[in-house]
Amino acid sequence: MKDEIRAQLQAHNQVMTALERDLAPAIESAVSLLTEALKDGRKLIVMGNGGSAADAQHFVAEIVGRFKLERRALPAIALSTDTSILTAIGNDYGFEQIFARQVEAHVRPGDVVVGISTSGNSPNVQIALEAARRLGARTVALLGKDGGSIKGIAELSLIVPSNDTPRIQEGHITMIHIICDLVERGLFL
Ligand SMILES: O=C(CO)[C@@H](O)[C@H](O)[C@H](O)[C@H](O)COP(=O)(O)O
Ligand SMILES: [Zn+2]
Repeated sequence: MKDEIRAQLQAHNQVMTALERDLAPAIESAVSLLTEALKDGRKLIVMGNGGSAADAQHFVAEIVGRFKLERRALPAIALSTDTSILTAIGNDYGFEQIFARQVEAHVRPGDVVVGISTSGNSPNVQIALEAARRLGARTVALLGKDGGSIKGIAELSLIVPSNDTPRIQEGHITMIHIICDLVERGLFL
């Protein structure tokens, strides 16, 4: 069992090394995009399924609450938190519409919409990013594997180079923490 544990930790470290080698420019673009939008009074909207729903909520909590600095609250919404909305839209329009309908409700031009999907193939995230673009939002996708069908839909795609969903999620939350840190420092230091 120890060998398996070590193998998984090594796989995690390989993902971190690949992020350091290849993803810094894309992370910097995401930081600039979000910093400028929040400076202009726009908001952040984040969505994903399963573990990525948790990541979406984690991201939004850092922005609305705080990351490390004492500063004013910033506007951000996770689309996975309201069970009444999720069950009503899912029941009446279908699971694929659960995020797109909320995007339609909340997104204004210049807002930043982030979709998180390890496969890059979740239809509800894809349809919502397409709706966000139509509404004039800036769109970012946190993806894995080959980027799936969502790659190319968002204006900026950050693809974790792994085929293993948990390792991809670990890459996503690492990038989210870096983005929160640099956005906060960019706005308030
Ligand atoms: O957390 C995990 C696996 O680590 C799961 O809950 C996982 O997020 C779910 O299977 C999701 O439905 C996968 O969706 P996606 O990342 O491919 O968009
Ligand atoms: Zn998980």
